[in-house]
Amino acid sequence: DGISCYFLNPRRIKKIMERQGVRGPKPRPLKGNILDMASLVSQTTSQDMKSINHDIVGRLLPHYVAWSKEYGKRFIFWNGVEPRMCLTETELIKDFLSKNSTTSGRSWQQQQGSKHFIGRGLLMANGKDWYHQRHIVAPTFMGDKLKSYAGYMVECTGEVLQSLQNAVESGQTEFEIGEYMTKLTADIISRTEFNTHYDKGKQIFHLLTVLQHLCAQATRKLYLPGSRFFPSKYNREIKSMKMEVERLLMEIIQSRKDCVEIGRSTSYGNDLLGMLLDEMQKKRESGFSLNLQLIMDECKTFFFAGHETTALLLTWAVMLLASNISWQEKVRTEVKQVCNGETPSVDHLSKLSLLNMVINETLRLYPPATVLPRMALEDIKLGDLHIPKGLSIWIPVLAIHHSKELWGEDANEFNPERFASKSFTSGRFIPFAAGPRNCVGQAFAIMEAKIILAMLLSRFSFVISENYRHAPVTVLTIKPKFGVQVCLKPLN
Ligand code: HEM
Repeated sequence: DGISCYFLNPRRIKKIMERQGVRGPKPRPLKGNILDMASLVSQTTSQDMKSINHDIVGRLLPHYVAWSKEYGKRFIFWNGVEPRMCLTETELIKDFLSKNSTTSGRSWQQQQGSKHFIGRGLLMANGKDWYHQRHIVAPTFMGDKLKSYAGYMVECTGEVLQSLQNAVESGQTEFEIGEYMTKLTADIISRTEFNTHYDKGKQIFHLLTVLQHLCAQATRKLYLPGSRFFPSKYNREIKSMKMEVERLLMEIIQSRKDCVEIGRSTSYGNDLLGMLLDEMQKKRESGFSLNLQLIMDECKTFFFAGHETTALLLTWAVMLLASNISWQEKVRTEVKQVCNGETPSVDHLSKLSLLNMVINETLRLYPPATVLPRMALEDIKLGDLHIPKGLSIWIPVLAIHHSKELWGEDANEFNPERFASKSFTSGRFIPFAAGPRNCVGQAFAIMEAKIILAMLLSRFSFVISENYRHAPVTVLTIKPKFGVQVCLKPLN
């Protein structure tokens, strides 16, 4: 299986795609085009940008720019031994994402690389497993359940704003807002997942962050990712840390189960974990079983998938509002009118349409997930194309969001007004992907972003600091290389 995965299949895939007119840069043995990509990116990102502008595709995806110039809208390249076909035609993207939620999914490489920290939770599952898990998880992010998390968000935001206020009162004026947002979204997901076991949750997630870096470091040492090949020094540390994380998670889950079993309580709790256990119980009654390992993997997955992405959305939104004062004031006025001095409630949120436009425009210019890779798990028909099993479809979200062809001449400008009418066709705005396998936490993330920004705007006014260096970089997500420094002024 390993051999065919690495050597035979790719050659066949290359031939099949060449016959359909899809070509691309010549791959090197094992490394594919990874070195070309790395050297291009290291050139384009070696310096800060000259001004705060959003023309960042050439900087962050220089290989995409070069290859699409040379080979057209569809081209094939090699991420190591994994062949990827770039897909930019919006009709095909829509078609692909709406129809192939079980016939495409995570590659073997992706699953191996994340096995030790998020395991086989929803994000990494494929096919039937994915389908069952999605039906258990999705209800915990919808309707009244979703609304019930708003209180946790308001509480955590209040605490962080208070700490900013205290710092301002003791004389600090400049803040790196990214740090605060990262801490805040981590607090919120810990609180939402584990309400009464909140502190233990924070401890778990701290360990998980360390574990994530260890796994990334271990993979970077090799062109063939996968735990089996990790150097043993990493392997031991990774394994013991994983065990510690799971021991702590099991303690929480067990204590919830005990409470129900001895009859002290009828539900597993009013948090995400409780809802997940309730859903699992319902499914069990209809004959389906979900094991505890999977529950732990889902808990880890929500943290991993939901906290950094949301923190980045917020950090870029603050950067954009701090350098576009007229929009900052417009949104603040809206928040004042709608919330009338109260802390934002779920009912307020749907009325904050300017804020919603700013959030969308932020997600368009700085989509936290810059690319979407999905591997064909079966042969797939896509428009005029035949996609063979084993080929990954690679959707360059960032490039699509900045395309002048799709968005007009001002594609690289911050102009939330473009979201005033809802007529943006799907396929060109895909920060959360689309179709049945889109982001399950999308509504959660938007609710969280609105609450945090509304509360921040009502408490402080802010401008971008002279010390801010505009230097977006991508790893998997788009980050400000040196953070986002803003000067805060309390409002009355
Ligand atoms: C601004 C914030 C967020 C962004 C931009 C974002 C983006 C995305 C994207 C693009 C995907 C699809 C990935 C792919 O198929 O390759 C995804 C999937 C997912 N996201 Fe999010 N996400 C955000 C917040 C969250 C939050 C808050 C949670 C949970 C608390 C979450 C949980 C998930 C999960 C579990 C999946 C996998 C869904 C599946 O495969 O069925 N995300 N997200």
